[in-house]
Amino acid sequence: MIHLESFTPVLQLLDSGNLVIREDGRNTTIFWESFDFPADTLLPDSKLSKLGWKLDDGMQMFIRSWKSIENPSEGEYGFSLDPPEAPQLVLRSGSRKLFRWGPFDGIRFSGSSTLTANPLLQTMFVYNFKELYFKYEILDESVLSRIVISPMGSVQYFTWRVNISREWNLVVTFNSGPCDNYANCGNYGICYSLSSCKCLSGFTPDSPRDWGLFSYSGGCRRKHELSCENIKDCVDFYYESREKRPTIFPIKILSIIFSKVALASLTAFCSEKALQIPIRSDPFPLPISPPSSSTFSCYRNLQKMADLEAPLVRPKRKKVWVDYFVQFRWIIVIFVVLPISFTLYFLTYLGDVRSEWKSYKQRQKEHEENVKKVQKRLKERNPSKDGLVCTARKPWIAVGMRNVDYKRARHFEVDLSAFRNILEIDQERMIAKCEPLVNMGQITRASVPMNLALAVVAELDDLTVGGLINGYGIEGSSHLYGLFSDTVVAYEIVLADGQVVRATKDNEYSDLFYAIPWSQGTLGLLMSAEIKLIPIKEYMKLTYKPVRGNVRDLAQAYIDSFAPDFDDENNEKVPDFVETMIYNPHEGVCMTGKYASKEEAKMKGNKINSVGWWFKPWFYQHAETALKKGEFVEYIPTREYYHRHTRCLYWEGKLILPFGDQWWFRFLFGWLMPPKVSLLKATQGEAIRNYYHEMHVIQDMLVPLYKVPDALEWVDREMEIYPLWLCPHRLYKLPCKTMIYPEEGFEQERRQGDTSYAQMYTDVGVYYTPGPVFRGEVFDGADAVRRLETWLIENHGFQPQYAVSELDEKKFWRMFDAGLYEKCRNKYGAVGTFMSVYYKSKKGRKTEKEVQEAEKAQVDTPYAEVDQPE
Ligand SMILES: NC(=O)C1=CN([C@@H]2O[C@H](COP(=O)(O)OP(=O)(O)OC[C@H]3O[C@@H](n4cnc5c(N)ncnc54)[C@H](OP(=O)(O)O)[C@@H]3O)[C@@H](O)[C@H]2O)C=CC1
Ligand SMILES: C=C(/C=C/[C@@H](C)[C@H]1CC[C@H]2C3=CC=C4C[C@@H](O)CC[C@]4(C)[C@H]3CC[C@]12C)C(C)C
Repeated sequence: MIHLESFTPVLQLLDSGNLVIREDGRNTTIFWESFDFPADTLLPDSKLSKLGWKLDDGMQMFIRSWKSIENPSEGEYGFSLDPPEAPQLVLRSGSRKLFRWGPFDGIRFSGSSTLTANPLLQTMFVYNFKELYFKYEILDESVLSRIVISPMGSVQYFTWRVNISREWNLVVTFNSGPCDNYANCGNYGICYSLSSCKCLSGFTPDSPRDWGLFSYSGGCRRKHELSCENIKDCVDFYYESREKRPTIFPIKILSIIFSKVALASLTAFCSEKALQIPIRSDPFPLPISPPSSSTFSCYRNLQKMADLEAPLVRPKRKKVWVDYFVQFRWIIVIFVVLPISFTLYFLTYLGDVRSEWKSYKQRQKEHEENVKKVQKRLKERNPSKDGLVCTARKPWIAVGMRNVDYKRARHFEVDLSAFRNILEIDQERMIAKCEPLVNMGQITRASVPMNLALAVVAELDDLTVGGLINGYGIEGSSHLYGLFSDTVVAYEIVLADGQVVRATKDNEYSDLFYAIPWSQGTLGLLMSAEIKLIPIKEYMKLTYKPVRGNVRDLAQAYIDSFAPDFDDENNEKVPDFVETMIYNPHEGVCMTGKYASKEEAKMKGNKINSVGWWFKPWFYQHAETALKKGEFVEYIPTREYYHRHTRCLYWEGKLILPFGDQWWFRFLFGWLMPPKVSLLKATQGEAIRNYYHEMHVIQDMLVPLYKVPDALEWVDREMEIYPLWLCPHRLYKLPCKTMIYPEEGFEQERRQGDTSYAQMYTDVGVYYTPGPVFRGEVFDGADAVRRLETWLIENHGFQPQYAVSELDEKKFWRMFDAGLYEKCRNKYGAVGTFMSVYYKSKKGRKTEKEVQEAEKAQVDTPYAEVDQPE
């Protein structure tokens, strides 16, 4: 209390610039200070200006705009932190709320893409018993900064770079996004963009009609009323950094944060390790930076609890003997698979060397003789007695996951095992002519020393040219060149009647040329392919960039890492190679590569990393280190880079050999790696095979680039599989509609990554044990795959057919277009000779009866019955 009779006020300008009123003669109590009234500017030093509340007297500290640029008296707009129980930054005109950033959820201001931490700017929310305020800090001392509210109501962030600009530069205007508009999506609505709101999970639009008319302000209501018996029911938490949290947020997150009682209940139901959110009752500053992944998993659980439709906890599953078999499979792998693998790799290598010793002429001569044998073999077939035709390659030798039951039922085999030579590397035409069993390891061994490579080199050494063309092939360069089959300029095919034809995009067989990819060898037998070569350099300069946020942020970071704006082809920033690995729902590493010469790589200060050496860490784990050490760049010998995922089969190797990544194993036995996929398949038996179908997922989702955020969300919700592999690929608009094709009218949308002639897609590689299986819960793999396939159909996505499919025939032909394929099957006599592509993809042992039905169906052209997409 001030005793006025003894109080002599003094107005003093302190060295700090603070104008204060204090008692004369004493230096202690300050009764008024100008820093509490920061006019229109918020400075990074919170001693100078604050946005928030003094808790003892309820005083609010805010900034207010000037009347006009020349007139510093109080203007129309105020920028403040509102109110202490649900702090969000609000811009007001008079008493009307115009924009908001928040609410603050204990971690950051939800929904703000600008008000988030970055390496230079750290935004913070400070709470102690005296004050509650927002502050920001600049971590680089050479940068001065200020946040200003302009007379027109823009909240602007300026910097002054001491040694560079010497003037104030406007860096960002915070109230630029439509989601910042106050109550844009109403209660319980999440804002994505001006024209897109979503309800929180567990909620539904209050007026579907209004929402249908893009008027979202009515918000959402609960689908089911909650009983607030326990905290689980009361807590609806939806943590998304880019999405704007609802205006009325259904929990008092702050009361939870600040209430020890609630905290105790919350802690009890979040598993011990999941809940380490910065909830403390003592005074603490909460940095607005990405929380740990364990925090998020707690949040995610909370969010799931809100969704009453989804069962929160799946029932536990009892372990059965096959679980132990899978767990201890490494014993067979170490003592049987690895030694035989190594021997086989060595023998294959000798075979390749032998092939290389032969001249191209000799190889071509042998090729022609072998083609004649194939023609003869086809002519030997008695259609009324023999089964339908497929290659004699044993199902377990092929890399794919599908059951290949058609090779276990009656069929007519054609042996193509002699077709394993590179017939020519034509440096003038920049074409490699390869037989179908040439594999990726073999082709890179031959071409890379010439500074040449196939435009798309699939990563696993054992993948074959024939399989990648007739099936599906992709690599980190596919954002430039498309899929493996898109890089082929000519096919040599033996048709059903034994005729050999050369199909190119502009000869009489152009329809066949376009129909071959994805046809799984059901139009004819591929004898050779002429494939595009590109010039390369000795090293790949690879940048590893860690990214953080929610799955949508990660997806956007991936998109931004490589995708130029529509048709911006000369964009220097487009890398030669692109790949992103998502390690958990909140962290990923985006990798971009550029070819580099050996001179560049060996320049002083550059780091060369030969990732191919047997003792080196597995590539996916090496990339993950970027999450700890931050962005880094290194040079990898190009061939080693191409095959970076071979040694650990992406990350599948971790399950097969759990200690294979330990340093002692790598040094002692790493040279025996990788186990050959074919030998793993040969030794897995029916039980492990079924286990992989039921308790594991190996699937690729090919989705339009702009749908990657949705796809990641879907996988996270339905499967909880990590790491995920993201690899972009062009999907060309061809002169005719092939089995897979871009979305109609995509060019008009002018989306990031698209061009007028190709839509950018992404392979979301989903390989690993799903979260529920790790937790010992029930998981229905077949059902999950069925839902994945349905999701793909609904989102114009595609599923490569090397994987297990649960689609029925009708749905199969909804995913893929049958038009050209059907036409070619009839035109080139494949019907009744080759199996149908659906028949090959379908799981389930084929009985003789099924085979006969399938043969009959060949004649009846099954896709004719396919109904139109709904
Ligand atoms: N990075 C990537 O792109 C990766 C791709 N994969 C997948 O692996 C598969 C490739 O495995 P791979 O073992 O090489 O191939 P496969 O032996 O599995 O062959 C795949 C399909 O192509 C057909 N085919 C192969 N050669 C010929 C030919 N000469 N003439 C006609 N048809 C032929 C096969 O027919 P048939 O059944 O009659 O033998 C089969 O339907 C790809 O389809 C791909 O989806 C896997 C990992 C990575
Ligand atoms: C499609 C891509 C990559 C896919 C790989 C991750 C998988 C391709 C084939 C997969 C496997 C085949 C057979 C197996 C035997 C089983 O007993 C264990 C699992 C596995 C080794 C399995 C592992 C994953 C694959 C190698 C591209 C596009 C990235």
